[in-house]
Amino acid sequence: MIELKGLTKTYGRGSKQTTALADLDLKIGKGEIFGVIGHSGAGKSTLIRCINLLERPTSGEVWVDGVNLTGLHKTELQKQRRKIGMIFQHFNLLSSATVYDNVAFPLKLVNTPKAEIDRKVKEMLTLVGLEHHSSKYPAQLSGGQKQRVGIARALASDPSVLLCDEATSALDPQTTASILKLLLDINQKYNLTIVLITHEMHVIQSICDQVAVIHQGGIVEQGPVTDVFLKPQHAITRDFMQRDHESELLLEEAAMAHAGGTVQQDGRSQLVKISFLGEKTYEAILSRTVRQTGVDFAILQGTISRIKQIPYGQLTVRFEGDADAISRTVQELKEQGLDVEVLR
Ligand SMILES: Nc1ncnc2c1ncn2[C@@H]1O[C@H](COP(=O)(O)OP(=O)(O)OP(=O)(O)O)[C@@H](O)[C@H]1O
Repeated sequence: MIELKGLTKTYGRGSKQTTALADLDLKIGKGEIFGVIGHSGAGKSTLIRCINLLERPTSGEVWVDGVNLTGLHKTELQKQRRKIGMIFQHFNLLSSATVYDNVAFPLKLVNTPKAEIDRKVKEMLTLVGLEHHSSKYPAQLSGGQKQRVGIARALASDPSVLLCDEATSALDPQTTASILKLLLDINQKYNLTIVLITHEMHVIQSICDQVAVIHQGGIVEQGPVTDVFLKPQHAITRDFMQRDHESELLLEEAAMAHAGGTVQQDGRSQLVKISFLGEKTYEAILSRTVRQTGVDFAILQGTISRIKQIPYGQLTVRFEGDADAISRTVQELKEQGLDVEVLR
């Protein structure tokens, strides 16, 4: 539904030239919540602004709903752009207009009949929970409420795509959670495709189906969030996953402290990372398995959380026991559908 083909964007000229996007390809499916994560300067804003041609790519094509936007003339492009809503980090509301008029603005621009505007604005304000704030001005609203106005305005034209440019970066954690929940509800209610850019992994974890990691203007890793989250391949992705450096250090300490490493060499101790996904998170697979194989284990690190609505767990444990029994344990856990990575 969205396809970027060989997208390149350079700013400036000569020695001052910066390549923000370098021959980037990306496909985003209908109804997906697709997150793009990257560090500052990676090219996220340029990428999202190229999808509605707020930024003109230097070369490459942008396809949305089967239409090559890069090949369109101005009036036709304006028409196609109405299918693509956008919300911004700093909301971009008209400060001199009421909440109602902010949401009505894109509809007035295309001469929508007054009664239709009224119906649509009321519907959108109810959707975002601001039906009782329609005569207020942006300055009288909290950050979360301002973003809700932004969402209502973006959805007023019935778009098929919503672009979110760091939409929660200016908000506190609780407000961020409520805006993300609203985006998820909207995605499910209207089957709206949502593309969001962020530098925060927890945003991706909360609502995205798919994620792409952008670095120096290119995609370095991409896939379902469950895959990328549990088994990050690229160093940049792993960097985003290192949520807790302190616990990594503790893990290192715990591994080192165990008999100075000598037990490891004769195969009586092994450090493994076990990942559980979905219903398996709640099953007693580990305890059942070690009871059968006679292996002991110490838990060195653990997380249980959710990726979107899917529960997952990740445990780092040290198995102790006979070398054969340990390898049988690892094998058995894999056969039970767990992901087991032998660390050392
Ligand atoms: N208008 C511009 N003129 C010149 N260079 C630009 C312009 N906009 C972006 N760049 C450069 O392009 C590169 C990518 O910038 P971009 O804003 O897309 O990255 P980003 O990942 O969104 O970063 P941030 O998270 O800091 O917003 C950077 O090197 C940036 O300095």
